[in-house]
Amino acid sequence: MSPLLQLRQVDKRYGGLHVTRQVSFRLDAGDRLALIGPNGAGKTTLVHQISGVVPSDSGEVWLRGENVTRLPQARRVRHGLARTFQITTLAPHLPVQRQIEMALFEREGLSASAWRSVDSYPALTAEAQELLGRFGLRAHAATATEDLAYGEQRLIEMALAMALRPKVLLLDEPMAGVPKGDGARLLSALDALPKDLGVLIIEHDMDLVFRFANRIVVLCEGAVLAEGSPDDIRRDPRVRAAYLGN
Ligand SMILES: Nc1ncnc2c1ncn2[C@@H]1O[C@H](COP(=O)(O)OP(=O)(O)OP(=O)(O)O)[C@@H](O)[C@H]1O
Repeated sequence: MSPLLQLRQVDKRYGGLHVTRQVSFRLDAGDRLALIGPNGAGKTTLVHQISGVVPSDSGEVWLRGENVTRLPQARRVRHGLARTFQITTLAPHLPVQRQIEMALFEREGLSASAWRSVDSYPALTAEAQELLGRFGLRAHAATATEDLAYGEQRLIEMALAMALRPKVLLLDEPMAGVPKGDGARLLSALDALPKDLGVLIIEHDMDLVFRFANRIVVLCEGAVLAEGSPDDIRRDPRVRAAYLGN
């Protein structure tokens, strides 16, 4: 079976800076793949290359058997790829449920003007409420996003990505800036993601990485330093020297 996502020798330079170097790996249905590495290793750039925010200089990105290397972001989303962003990009004044409904409208190709009569699409309203429930946000349906705690805003980002019904979900540092006390809710949301979804996560919180991932790719100076199971990676002397420490 073809992988859900496959990178083949993907490369990116910014001027003289070689940011990602011949990166190859695959992601299959049900995978929980963590991309880890020191600051500036190229992790976010690589996720941008996968999602189409940044074009690759060379190499290929394949999504569910199709070469999407030259396709724009929106086409990749339609092909089953969704992502959350490291920086919260939510419309702050909108009530939470409206945000989700907006994402559902976009997925269904409904126009912005139709959105004014959002209440005449009961199936989408019901789906939005189901998503809110799944992420433990139902009590906040009518709350403006800006009034929620940061950890809850990260949950909305995840719900928005899942509203697109992706096959592959890219999570860019879901724990960044989340106070320790709110971490448990995010962890259980991660655990509750559909089992057959392929998840690629960038995360600096190693407790989360080693608890969540079934495979880990270590990026160092733009290149893959190591790839393997969490146990392989924990024991790998090169990874310990470059990133994990002793
Ligand atoms: N648009 C850009 N123009 C020039 N250089 C860039 C650009 N984006 C990233 N870089 C550089 O590329 C390198 C890799 O950055 P990137 O953000 O991908 O690393 P990262 O592994 O995600 O780091 P962190 O863990 O700190 O988020 C860095 O040296 C960064 O300064």
